[in-house]
Amino acid sequence: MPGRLSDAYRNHPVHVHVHDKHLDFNSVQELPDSYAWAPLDEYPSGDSFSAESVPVIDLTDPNAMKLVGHACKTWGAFQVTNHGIDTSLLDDIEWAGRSLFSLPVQQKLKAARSPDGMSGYGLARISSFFSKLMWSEGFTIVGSPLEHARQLWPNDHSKFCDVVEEYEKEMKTLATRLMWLMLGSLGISKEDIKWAGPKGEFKGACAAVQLNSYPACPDPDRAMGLAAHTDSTLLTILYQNSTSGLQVLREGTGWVTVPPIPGALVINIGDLLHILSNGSYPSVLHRAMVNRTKHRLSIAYLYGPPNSVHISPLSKLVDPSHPPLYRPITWSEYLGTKAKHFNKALSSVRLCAPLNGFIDTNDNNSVEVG
Ligand SMILES: C=C1C[C@]23C[C@@]1(O)CC[C@H]2[C@@]12CCC[C@@](C)(C(=O)O1)[C@H]2[C@@H]3C(=O)O
Ligand SMILES: O=C(O)CCC(=O)C(=O)O
Ligand SMILES: [Fe+2]
Repeated sequence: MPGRLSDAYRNHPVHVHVHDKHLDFNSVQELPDSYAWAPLDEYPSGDSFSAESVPVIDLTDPNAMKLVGHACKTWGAFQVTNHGIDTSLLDDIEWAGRSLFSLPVQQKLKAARSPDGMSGYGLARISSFFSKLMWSEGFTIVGSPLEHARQLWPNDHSKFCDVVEEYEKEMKTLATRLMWLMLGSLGISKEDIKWAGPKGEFKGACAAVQLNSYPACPDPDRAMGLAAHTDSTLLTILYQNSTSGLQVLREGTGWVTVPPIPGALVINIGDLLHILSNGSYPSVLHRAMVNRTKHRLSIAYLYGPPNSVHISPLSKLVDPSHPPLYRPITWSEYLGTKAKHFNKALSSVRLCAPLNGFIDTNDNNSVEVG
């Protein structure tokens, strides 16, 4: 019997002492030292001298599959328009995020994520790898939001729950469509992936919704919203409000900002699709910066395989000149590995040494744990 996805952290609890460390961001006039990161110069900011930006793909374009494949290979990320998600649902999920984060800290802490749990309110899981704190707060939802929503709003949680459930349903449909665009452009079809099911609907796929809040920050150049990481997913669908902050790392260029486009969604490749594609698609390193005057909100839909499935390089993508680069692993097992090794998790499941170097970040400000 495969365990539940939410059991992933049972052996890797994260002890960020949320009660001691949690800050009422709105009451702070000056950046506390515990939030002041060393100069962030490990990669240059590509923004000032690069005309390059993450591709924007209209999903109704007859060439969409080819464009998606090219974006996945070269960037590991892209934005989509005409994706079929109503603007009103995006407004509603933004409303849900705002309602939650504008609650008093003590109220939010009633739904705090437990050290070995997956869902609830708290600091980013990856906080434990850094000596400095991130200027953000998050709320993770896996499946039904009811239990935590009741703790936050004992008598008034039904609209929040309805919106989140509708969002999960619509995102699941979009994620399935994106999976086939991404896989199709590698020459993979339904017959090549047993766990996709006869209709290719990826029945039993697991997902988490992550609401991220980045309050306005008195010293944004020294603060970090969410430190550089790759997602452990197959793919992630990100909605960002009108305040920019998301950056992706482009080899040879540096950090490139992904500008918010009204109604568009950002898609990025996660570690498990990198494994499935036998290294063809890079899982992109990304981070979130903060703003001096504007509050930023983002909602990530983190999409992965069913619990029982071992992800390994697709056999169609393996031959004598392309040996399998990774050993099989379930999502839950991989989340445990990530909780232990963070940005070294992918190399820890790798079978062959990379040919020409591999971005393996262990930046300044990070600490070794485990
Ligand atoms: C399913 C998951 C992926 C995630 C950890 C989580 O259990 C739920 C939140 C996800 C998130 C969002 C912010 C960045 C990230 C690295 C983190 O700390 O929590 C990702 C995790 C991931 O993709 O590894
Ligand atoms: O807020 C953002 O733009 C990035 C969020 C993110 O990377 C995540 O939730 O995994
Ligand atoms: Fe992410």
